[in-house]
Amino acid sequence: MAKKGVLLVNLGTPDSPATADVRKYLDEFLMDPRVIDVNAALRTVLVKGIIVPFRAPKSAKLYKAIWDDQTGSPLKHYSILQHQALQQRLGDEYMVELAMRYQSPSIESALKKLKEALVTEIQVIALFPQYASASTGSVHDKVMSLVKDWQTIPNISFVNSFHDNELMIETFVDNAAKYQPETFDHILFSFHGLPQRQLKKCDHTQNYCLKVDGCCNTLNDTNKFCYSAQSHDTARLIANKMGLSREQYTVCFQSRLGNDPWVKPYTSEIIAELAKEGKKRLLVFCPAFVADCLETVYEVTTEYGDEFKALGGEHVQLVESLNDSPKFIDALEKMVREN
Ligand SMILES: C=CC1=C(C)c2cc3[nH]c(cc4nc(cc5[nH]c(cc1n2)c(C)c5CCC(=O)O)C(CCC(=O)O)=C4C)c(C)c3C=C
Ligand SMILES: [Fe+2]
Ligand SMILES: [Fe+2]
Repeated sequence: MAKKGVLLVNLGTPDSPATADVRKYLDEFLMDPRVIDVNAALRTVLVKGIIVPFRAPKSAKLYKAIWDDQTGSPLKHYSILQHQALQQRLGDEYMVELAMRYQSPSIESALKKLKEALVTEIQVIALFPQYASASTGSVHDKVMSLVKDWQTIPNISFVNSFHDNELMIETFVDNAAKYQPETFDHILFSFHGLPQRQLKKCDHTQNYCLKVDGCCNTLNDTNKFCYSAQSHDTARLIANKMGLSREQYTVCFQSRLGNDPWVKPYTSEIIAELAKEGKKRLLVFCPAFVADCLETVYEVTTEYGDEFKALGGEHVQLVESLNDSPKFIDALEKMVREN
């Protein structure tokens, strides 16, 4: 019997932590017009002439620090576990394929397998809880550009975002429980950053985002696709489930690139402020990621941990990502079955 297809797509990671592989990865990633969203000539000069040559050797050192001898990149390792667990849950009725937006396995090769199996439909799940053109949008763009040339195009559906998915929220809360959140001085929800320019582009009114005070603090009909507003919503849902008051947590954004303004407040500035206020122990959630990766394992634990300690703080504790926790696999299974 023909199966239903599911395509899970995460961002991607270098094939190895060698500088040449990191260069290849950064080159493909940053030449994506949805990521560095300037005109093609300027993007080429910036990416190939400046960012990649300088960043690749530095990033390679960071990747070496998080690379596991047996399992390699955490992002890929957990993506593979998520793929296997979801396939097992969904059984023979479904064919689940895993792809990475950049590097391997490619979206092209995963779609080819689904096409050859003559699946009756394809559900595309970009593994980013909050929608951004640079992440989810780019995955959808790539899938559409490949499928448009097929003779027979099956039913295709896209999950735009799942920032408020109840089982996902519960998984983050469960993961935090073992650290006894009440023993920390403050809780951070640190999301991946995004250039402010890209937030404004998503505002179809051009009158709301970053123009109205506290534009992202509530999710409404105008900002329902805004990455920052969805991030605030995810944080609020986790905080409410944990019974936190508004003063006990801060939403912030990490990993800036370049000199343009990115979504604020920046995690590094918040960490410095908290250290100045005498806070000693921070518990950090990274709810923009479904799998631990460079941005969580290295940036939060090592970089922000060192920064905080240098300013008088004592400990930064990362709450691990969703990874292959059974409840997150429940969330994915429910998403597929109820679509
Ligand atoms: C959560 C979704 C992500 C968005 C949105 C996003 C936007 C974005 N990222 C960069 C630049 C870099 N990101 C890097 C790593 C990285 N980014 C995400 C996710 C999102 N990025 C993940 C999951 C990872 C980790 C990958 C891994 O292998 O572990 C990097 C590479 C690392 C480094 O060199 O520091 C860069 C560069 C931009 C410019 C951008 C939006 C415009
Ligand atoms: Fe990124
Ligand atoms: Fe906004």
